[in-house]
Amino acid sequence: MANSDRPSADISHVYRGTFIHSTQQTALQILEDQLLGVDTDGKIAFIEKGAELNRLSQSFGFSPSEVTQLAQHEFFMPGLVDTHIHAPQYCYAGTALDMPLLQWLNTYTFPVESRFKDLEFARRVYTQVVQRTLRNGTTTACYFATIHTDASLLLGQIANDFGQRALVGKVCMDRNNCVKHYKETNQECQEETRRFIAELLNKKYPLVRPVVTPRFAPSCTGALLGQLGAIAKNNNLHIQSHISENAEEVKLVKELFPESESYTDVYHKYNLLTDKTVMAHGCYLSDAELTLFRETGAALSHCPNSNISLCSGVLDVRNVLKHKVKLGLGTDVAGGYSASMLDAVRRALDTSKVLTIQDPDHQTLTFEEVFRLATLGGSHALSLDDHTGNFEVGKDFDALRVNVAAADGPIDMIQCEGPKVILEKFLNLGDDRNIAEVFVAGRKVVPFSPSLNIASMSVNGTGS
Ligand SMILES: O=c1[nH]c(=O)c2nc[nH]c2[nH]1
Ligand SMILES: [Zn+2]
Repeated sequence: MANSDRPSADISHVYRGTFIHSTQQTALQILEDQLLGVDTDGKIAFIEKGAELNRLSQSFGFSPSEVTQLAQHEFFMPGLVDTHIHAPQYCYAGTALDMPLLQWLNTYTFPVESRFKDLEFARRVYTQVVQRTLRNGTTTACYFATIHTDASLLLGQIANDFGQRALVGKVCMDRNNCVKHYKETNQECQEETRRFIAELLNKKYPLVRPVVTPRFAPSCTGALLGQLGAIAKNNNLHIQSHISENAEEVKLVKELFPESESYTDVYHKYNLLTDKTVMAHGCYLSDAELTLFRETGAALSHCPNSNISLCSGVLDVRNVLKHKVKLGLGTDVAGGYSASMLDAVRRALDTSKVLTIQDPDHQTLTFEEVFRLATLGGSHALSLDDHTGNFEVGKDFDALRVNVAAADGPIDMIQCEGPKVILEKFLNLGDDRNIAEVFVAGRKVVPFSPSLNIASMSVNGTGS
């Protein structure tokens, strides 16, 4: 690139075809016959009309013959952002959905999570959950691990190896009256959280970051919540937890923290509500609590499969949006039984329709709005929207190459359809067979690279 008139970016790939994404102004923007260039740092260098090919090829120094042309039933969309998923719980996903939250935690979750002290077991489960989510188009995942520091570090390493963008949290809990061996002392929690953060940052993985993770208020003493708030503040880190998921839990928090005005106030008091906080659920938040979310810049993760599967509650997303609280979608594996964000999209639409059945004046979410929640909304909720979430120039190229007419796929294309119909069909009917390729920061991460030696990493040796 000797020509001084040229932009500085070196282009590694150029794609031509339909691009569908969201912007702040519009839930669905369909860009047909566009050229998108990815630079050698994996960032979007340009996205412009196909008719500009000659000018762009000269100005960015690529040959028109190198452009990858999408087929008729293909389009690119931004990668899906799972704002809340428990990686260890993937091993029992699809089972154990017969109890409400607090009993479910004591009966299934804590005994299973305590097994992640065993690093070989952790490696098998974590490899599978990263593979499964990537194949289903999750380019960014905000993970809870377990209380075990080394296994949590291993999750970060596996996400990095496979090229997934991830926030990874070592779970903190110094209170557990039911499964007494699955907790730490307050001092262990602090020391191990500091070690986790230092060791993960020290790895310098480009796309993997630590997130401070108090499990939820009932599992933590006030002292621990305060210490974690301080650790997050001093290191400018993300924070994740759960809030107001189930009525019995809300009542328990009132009993455990009688001095606080509300569940939200508990976290606020301990400096855990910041513009880098994401809280799962929020089904029972009052308008005053939503206002506090808005004022602090904290976000919510809507996990509709989990809310229904554990009979927890129903989040009124329309009301959350009215309060201008940042909002993304989460699978919440394994309270949610599916690791696919496409399922989260469908359950979010179903949940909104249930609210409309109960109250015909309720304004049902549109598929365009839910598409935005699953992509740009999620990146905003995780405060990663400067890097990912849509196809703006300067952001990383995190994308799915979708083929709605994939051979042996789940969608029959009866007639030629426009891109909006094709997207709607994919969101409602599609699965991983329609996701031909997945890119994170410009790197093709699906299909998996043979150099990852996937068969040896997985439980059953099949790599899937
Ligand atoms: O859905 C949930 N899954 C969990 O693991 C959990 N822990 C506290 N609260 C929780 N809710
Ligand atoms: Zn959860």
